[in-house]
Order: sequence, then C-alpha cells, then structure tokens
Amino acid sequence: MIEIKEEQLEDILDKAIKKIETQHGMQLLSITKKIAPLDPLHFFEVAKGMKKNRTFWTSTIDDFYIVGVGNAVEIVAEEERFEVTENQWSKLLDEAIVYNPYKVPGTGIVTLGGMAFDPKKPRTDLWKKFSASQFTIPEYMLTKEDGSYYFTINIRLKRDDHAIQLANELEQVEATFFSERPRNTNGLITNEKIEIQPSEWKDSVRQAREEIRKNKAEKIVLAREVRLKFNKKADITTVLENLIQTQGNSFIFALEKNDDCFVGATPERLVKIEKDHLLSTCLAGTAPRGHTEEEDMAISHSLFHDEKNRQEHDFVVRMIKHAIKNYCTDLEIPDEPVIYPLKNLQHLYTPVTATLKKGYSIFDIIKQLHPTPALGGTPREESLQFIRDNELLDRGWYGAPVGWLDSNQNGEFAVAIRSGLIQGDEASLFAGCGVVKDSDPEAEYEETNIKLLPMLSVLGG
Ligand SMILES: C=C(O[C@H]1C=CC=C(C(=O)O)[C@@H]1O)C(=O)O
Ligand SMILES: [Mg+2]
Repeated sequence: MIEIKEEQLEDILDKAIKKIETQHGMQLLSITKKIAPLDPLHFFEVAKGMKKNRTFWTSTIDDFYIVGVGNAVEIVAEEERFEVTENQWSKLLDEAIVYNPYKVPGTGIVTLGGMAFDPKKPRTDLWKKFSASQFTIPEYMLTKEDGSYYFTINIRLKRDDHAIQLANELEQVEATFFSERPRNTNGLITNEKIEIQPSEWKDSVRQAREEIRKNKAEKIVLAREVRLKFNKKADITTVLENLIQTQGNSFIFALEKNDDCFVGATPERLVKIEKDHLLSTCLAGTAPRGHTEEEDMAISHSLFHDEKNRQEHDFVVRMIKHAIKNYCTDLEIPDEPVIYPLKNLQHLYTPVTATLKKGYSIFDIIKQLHPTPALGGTPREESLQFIRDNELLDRGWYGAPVGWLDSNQNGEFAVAIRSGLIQGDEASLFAGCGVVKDSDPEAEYEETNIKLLPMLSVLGG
C-alpha cells in the first residue's frame, strides 16, 4: 500500500494513473477527506438515485456510522470463505494507493459485508442474490466518527483516464450528496403476516429437546420465518431511520443486492477490534420488558436467577472463552452476567475484553467464533447438523456475522439477528431461540414473537 499525503485531488489522480503500466491494467485509488456534517441517512437516500447497491452500518452505542455506495471492488467467496476473503483483501491492500491523512477507524479503504449462516445448507431462491460470503469496497463512503464526517472515494483507474476530468466528476458526486432530496417517509402498512409452519416449528423444538435429553447435544438454536406483504414498496431509508430511533444499544445495518435488502437492528456484537484491543459479547437468555418500572425490575430479577436462561447464557460464555483464548492475552470475562435492556426485551449479557496477539486479524476471530451457541448450539458440529437437517427455513445471512474492517486492522462485526430480507413490497423476518433441556415449545414460540417485534414495528406491522 502506497500512502500519499497533502496533495490536491487532481495531482493524486494524475500520479496514480501514471503508475498503470499496461493498457488493461487497473489501479485502485482511495482518497479520504474531512467534510462538513452530513446526515448518514441523507447520504443513503441520495444514493438511491445513483442506482447502485448501498451498504449501511451504525453502532448506535458509539454514534458511529459507515454508509457505502456502489462497489469499487467486490470480494465474493463460495468456499473457504474466510481464507479467500482475507487473501483477496490483503492483496488488494498491498496494491492500492491510499490517500488518507486521518488515522480514524472506518475511513480509507474499508470493506463491508457479511456471509451466510451455514454455507453447507443448500441455498434457496429466497437468498439467491446473496453469496456464501460477500464483501464490498464501496465507490463512495461516508464515515461519521466522534462527531466528525469523512468522505472516501475508491476508484479503479485505467491508463487512459484523465485526471482533470475525473477530478471534476468526483467533485460533482460529492456535491450531489449534499443536495436536497425530498422524501416520502410514511404510509407503510403490513397487510398480511404469514407465519411459516408454526406448529411444525414447535415440533422441531420438541425434537431438539429430545436430542438434548438423550445427551446428543446440550443446546440447539432453532429459528423460524414470518413472511410479510405490504401495501407498497418498503423504503429502506425510512426503515433504517425508524430502527435508529427505536433500537438503542444496537447495530443497525442494511446490505442491498439489487432489489433485495438485508436489514436488521441487532444487539449482539460478535467482535470489535480497535488497534489490538478486542471486545466481544455473550448475549443469550431472554425475557420481555415490563409495562411498569416495578414489573420490569421483577422480570429482570427473575431472568437473572432463572436456571434455564442462565444455562443458555453460560454455554455462550464458555465457548467464547475457549474459542479466543489462544488468539489473545489479558482475557477478561466477569463471572456473572448483567441485564441488557432493549426496547422490546431484555437479555443476559457478559462482556469479553482482551488484547489480540500480533499476527492475528479480525477474520481469525470471526472464524473461531461463528456460530456461537447463541445462534448454533453446543457442541457446535452436532447442533449445526441438527439445524441443517431439521430447521424449516433457509437462514441465509440471518444469524451470521455482518460488519466492516479497515486497512488499519480496525473493524467490528455483529451477529445478524432481529433482521429480515426486504424484497420490494414483501419481506421475510427471522427469529430464533436457544433450546435447552428445560425448554417449553410454547414459551420458545412466544420468545421468538418478541424478537420479531423490533423489525415488525418499523414495517408497519
Ligand atoms: C437467535 C436469536 O437470539 C439469540 C440471541 C440472544 C438471545 C437468545 C435467546 O435467549 O434464545 C438467542 O440465543 C434471535 O434473536 O433470533
Ligand atoms: Mg432464549
């Protein structure tokens, strides 16, 4: 990676073009500049007119946003996805020319994306636009970090490109993002809500519980699908806006693939890496919120002391500890969880902090962690096999890692739950729950109902 400092757009472009030696050669150039405040949702909305796939990520906890438009480069992998993605990413970084005077996480060359929960489960038509793993380096990107705004352009240059002309075009694109765009934000109504095989789903919970009672597994997470039909095409900007307003303590994302968009507001961080500082979370064990403060406290209290939920949670803590211990030093995990309140429900939550050892990347950690027993089960292979053989849906990207990483080894991935695949005027929502030996199918069904609420409520349901 060549880094350039302190130059004008035209000079930067000119120098990069001159490096291209052959007629068919390409040079990836990344330029980041600080810009005036620009609402990330406005940026996302303006991009709609550009007819390019959009990518949205925010951690509402940190008021951190990345919004990407288009694909300068795409890294797609169907097999050996971690290895393939990491190899292509580091090759791309080696060859890129980067102009980024700011050492701010999420600026410069950044890739955003996600993957399928289980690449061994045959893909159905529902998820046909989503590969086993797909990461994009956007053409245009807005980053909001610590109250500052950065605009990044990633461009693939050819030898016969003209610096002056390109500089003009890029300046116009930047101005477009600041232009007005009227929005029609209201009126989405869910006309039809079709639960996919609810009684068969409860049977599968019973069956998983039997497996567990026969000691074939200790925990198996089973998910179900709800199909929605709306009165009109869902507007993704509005969906994101409503998620941001209603789902604090969450990671809100949208990944567009042509006319399909995978959207969610998940509370579950898989891993965050900033410099060598690693953060992960164990999140499993669920109860509703109370209607009054008193009732809420009483529910928190019983969740905290409930043996079944504590068991669901402890499987996750033990597995995460075991999975990352060889990759880190200074691993710290509290002995007991705390309550993590969300708008519609509350969870048991244990934070994990550590120092990432030299030579390891966020991909190494994701590969170890995915799927945690919050989405797969324990033991991993047995529970995954059960899900593969018995679950009544194609999870697609639901329950899998989604997130971003930059060229300075910073990055963050969440587990894509509380999510749905929006397809024009229809959508599929997904929710799952951890089945253990004392699970009651009816209660698990109710638990998935509350987990569907965050998405249902922003989709006019
Ligand atoms: C699988 C989901 O939630 C997981 C994360 C937190 C709590 C869970 C639970 O209590 O069952 C699940 O393991 C989902 O929301 O679809
Ligand atoms: Mg549960």
